[in-house]
Amino acid sequence: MVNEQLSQPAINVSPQLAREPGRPISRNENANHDLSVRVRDLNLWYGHNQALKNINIDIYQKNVTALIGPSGCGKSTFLRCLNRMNDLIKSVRIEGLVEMDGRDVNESRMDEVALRRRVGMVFQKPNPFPKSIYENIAYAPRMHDLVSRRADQDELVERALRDAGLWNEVKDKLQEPGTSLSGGQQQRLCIARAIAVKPDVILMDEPTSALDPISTATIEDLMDKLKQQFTIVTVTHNMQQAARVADYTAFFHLGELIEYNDTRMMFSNPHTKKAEDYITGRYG
Ligand SMILES: Nc1ncnc2c1ncn2[C@@H]1O[C@H](COP(=O)(O)OP(=O)(O)OP(=O)(O)O)[C@@H](O)[C@H]1O
Repeated sequence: MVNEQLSQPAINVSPQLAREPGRPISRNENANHDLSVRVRDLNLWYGHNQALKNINIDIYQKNVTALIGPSGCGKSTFLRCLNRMNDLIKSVRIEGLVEMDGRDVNESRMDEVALRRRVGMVFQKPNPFPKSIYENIAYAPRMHDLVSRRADQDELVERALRDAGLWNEVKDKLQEPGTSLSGGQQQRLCIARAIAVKPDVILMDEPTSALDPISTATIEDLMDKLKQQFTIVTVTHNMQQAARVADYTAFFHLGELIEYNDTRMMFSNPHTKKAEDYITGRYG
């Protein structure tokens, strides 16, 4: 069950933690607190428009971290800082630190292709390649030299599709186009494609907003399973979804990170008026 953790009481509210930049106000002592991504004093401009203002956040391994906040507050921009997708936008200027494994992802020697292998991404609209179901999974691992023998490749495809909860639905039609699947299946295919290269982090930008409630529930259950292997950072406009799937929740407003907290605390006892107003639907 995805919301099992919400019924567990072990929360440590530490005034000291609250004062340390980047740390959540409250920590769930049952959660893993090994660092995955450390962000310090991150600022981003699109031309003259500053979209991210002095962001500090520690993202923990093998947890789900949800980014919430009103439209235009910088959630997707922040997500794209983690795999340098903003580099593709000409007007962007970035200052500050985004550190993984002790290395700044923005340093010029960082290989972007290798970074994007380590940090996979799933988008709002499922976007399978115009290839077979099998090739959607096998292509990237081959490109990254993760598999050479055909048997290894078959095994990897099966593993990724099983982990994405799709194997039983597609095992008899692996050579059919990925685009022939339903929307929810296509999104799980995209998740299988992302995990096939064994990333550390999976970024999800509103992964269920184009899906029906049943497909949404399937993806939420999947996120809960996948966090045993991967760190997940997800953008969502759906408060119930954040409450169901996320261990930690970060509330953004007008480019600032206003509150970062254990999800149960964020939804039961937000520390800032802005987060409370947003969560209770008073604006946003
Ligand atoms: N490619 C871009 N070029 C210029 N400005 C951009 C670009 N992408 C986003 N912005 C601006 O940056 C700010 C943050 O946008 P962003 O898409 O990150 O917000 P968001 O919180 O993800 O919004 P939404 O919930 O509506 O998706 C907005 O003012 C937006 O107009």
